[in-house]
Amino acid sequence: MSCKIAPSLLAANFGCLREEINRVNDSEADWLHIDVMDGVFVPNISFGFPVMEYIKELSKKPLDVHLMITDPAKFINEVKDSGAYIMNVHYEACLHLHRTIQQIKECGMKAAVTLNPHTPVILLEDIIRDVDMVLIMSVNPGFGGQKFIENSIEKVSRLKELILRKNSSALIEVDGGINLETGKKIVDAGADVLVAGNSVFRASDPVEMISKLKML
Ligand SMILES: O=C(CO)[C@H](O)[C@H](O)COP(=O)(O)O
Ligand SMILES: [Fe+2]
Repeated sequence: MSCKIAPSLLAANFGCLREEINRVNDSEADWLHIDVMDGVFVPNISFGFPVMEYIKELSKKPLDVHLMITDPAKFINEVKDSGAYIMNVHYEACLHLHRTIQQIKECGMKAAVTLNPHTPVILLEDIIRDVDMVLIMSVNPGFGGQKFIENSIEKVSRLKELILRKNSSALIEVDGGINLETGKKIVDAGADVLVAGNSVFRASDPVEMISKLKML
């Protein structure tokens, strides 16, 4: 079974967002990955809900929304209204993660928890059956185009073991520095979904690159 691919719009040319989204629409991509940053949780600001409303109108792919913001629980309704299919909240940004996950699901979205590179997988032991997906950051969040952190491979293997041991149906998504080489290693370790920004949008043929990543 091939993995799912979620191109990250952060690496797109924002001057021609419609064309960039249409490229993804015409591809074998499964989801469109949307990075929201607040300049507090991460040292960068991307875009917010008005831009997401526009993306929602244009995208034919379900939106995989990665919130790099403090206290994401405050914005569950806004994220839902902006068209999210799945809402990813950072473990490090949630004081009451269990409650937040329940609220996301009650709102009708899939719920995912995201781990920074320094956050160990074992901290998910008591929530792994409640989440639809775990997003492993394979770079420090905040910027596209960074180098893949090799330790993420072992981390994905440990997460896969935890999921099997706990009888969880959570998917494993990996985000940051994914290309054909790092993507292959991470899929072999157990990843189900690959986020790819620069390797897709800076490729000479983004649609072809998505197909190649999907075949890993
Ligand atoms: O969450 C992110 C950054 O914080 C992005 O999704 C990620 O960096 C994707 O970009 P690239 O594939 O170019 O590394
Ligand atoms: Fe992301």
